[in-house]
Amino acid sequence: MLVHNKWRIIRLLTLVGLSLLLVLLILFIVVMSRTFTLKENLGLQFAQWENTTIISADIIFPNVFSSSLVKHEVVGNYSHLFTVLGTDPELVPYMLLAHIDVVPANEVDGWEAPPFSAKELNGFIYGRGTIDNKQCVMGILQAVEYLLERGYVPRRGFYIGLGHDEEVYGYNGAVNIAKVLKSGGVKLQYILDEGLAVMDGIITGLNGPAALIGVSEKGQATVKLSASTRLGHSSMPPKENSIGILAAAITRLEESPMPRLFGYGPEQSTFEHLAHKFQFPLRFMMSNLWLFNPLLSRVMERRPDMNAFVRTTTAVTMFNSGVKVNVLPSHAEAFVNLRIHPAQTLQEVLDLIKSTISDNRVKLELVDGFDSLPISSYDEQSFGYQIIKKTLLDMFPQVTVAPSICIGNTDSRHYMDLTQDIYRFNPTWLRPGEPERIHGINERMSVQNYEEIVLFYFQLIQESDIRILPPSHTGQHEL
Ligand SMILES: CC/C=C\C/C=C\C/C=C\C/C=C\C/C=C\C/C=C\CCC(=O)N[C@@H](Cc1ccccc1)C(=O)O
Ligand SMILES: [Zn+2]
Ligand SMILES: [Zn+2]
Repeated sequence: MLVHNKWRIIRLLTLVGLSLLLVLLILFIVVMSRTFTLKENLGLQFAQWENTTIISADIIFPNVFSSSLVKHEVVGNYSHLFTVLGTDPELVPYMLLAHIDVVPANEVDGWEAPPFSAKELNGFIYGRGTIDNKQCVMGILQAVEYLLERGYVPRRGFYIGLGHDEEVYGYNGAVNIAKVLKSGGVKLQYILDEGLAVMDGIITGLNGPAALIGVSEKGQATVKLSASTRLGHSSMPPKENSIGILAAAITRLEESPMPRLFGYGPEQSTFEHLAHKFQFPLRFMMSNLWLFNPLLSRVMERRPDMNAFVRTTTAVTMFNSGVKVNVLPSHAEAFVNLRIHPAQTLQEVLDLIKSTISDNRVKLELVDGFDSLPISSYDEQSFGYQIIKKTLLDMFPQVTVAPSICIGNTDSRHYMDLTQDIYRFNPTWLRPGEPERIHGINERMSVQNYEEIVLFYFQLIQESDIRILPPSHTGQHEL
């Protein structure tokens, strides 16, 4: 009996031991498989790092990320807000903006270097975002890094906002950064965001380069057009189907450009500031736009980059329809992106689109839209404008500075409650053929211009420390 019990106990213990071993084995397999997965993931990350050389920002800008003068916050998950303390709390702070996101790029479209390689070719860094808008992201941070490294302590505080979704309207980045500042009761002396640039050889007939500072920006409308017709066999087509109806509507839109409005917005001021740099007879015409507007508009509208200053532009950017070669398309839709001249309102543009299409079968929906932005000050007492102008003239005395209108849209429109003065300008030099690289192929930035951009922000931050502008009679060069 005793022997029998002994064997039962031994059998039971063996069973328990074996079960334990089995559980341990299963645990071991699970842990090891997770470890391998983790290792593989890490391996992948390292491989990506090797290819694209990702280095974290606090390594490149150690002072920015460790200085007691700088507070860094991540906003909306991916955007960045830096608060740089100034020693004089009486001075109203200002803000520098840029964005870290980019539009897509495909090497197969004809890039000379892979669009995400930042490869240097003949003195140019190639890559998507190099002139929209990584040059400003890096330029601003590099300038602050150099200033802190030299022990610089700003008198006037400032903010740096780096949005992550500017190219898709900025609703998570800029909007939330602005909310953070607004909830803290922040008011800003001025904002400098991306925008226009130094035009060198771009404005026909102008002697020397011109730095155009965007004191406003065009409005925008994104309109969805759609048409629906009966689905069916392509062997028995009706006279028209959704594709033809929509295509005809789009043709009407393209063939009826919006009215010429050149001279009825800030462009009047642009040419008043530039007039003395044109040769006769252009100089005379620029100084008398009231008389020569019609003629000048007709010349300017021939070039797409100039046409953008003449009118509300109409661009059909997307068209989708059809599922199979032998099936009649039941639905066609297109997106039209319009950039609204300040002499027109969003509502006027929508009414014009409707009357131009003039077909009730075409449905019109406004996806997003807003009027052109208010005009910021640019007179002799305008702090931000004069600081930007002085910084530019000190660096590039050959440049003529003029107020203008930014033809694209920027994150800065989400900051309108924080300041009256928003300027849209990149210290980027654009020469013939270069505007096409923005959102296009072979976007690039010269190494020399990148150095100038860093220097521009380095100087601008120091210039902004001035308490008040000197009286205007001392002239533009003697702040
Ligand atoms: C009176 C002046 C006469 C002549 C000037 C001649 C030529 C000008 C040539 C080039 C202009 C140079 C630079 C301007 C280019 C781009 C605009 C600047 C910033 C735009 C940034 C941007 O791309 N924003 C997006 C925002 C957006 C995203 C999603 C949907 C809508 C908007 C954009 O505007 O598309
Ligand atoms: Zn941009
Ligand atoms: Zn862009």
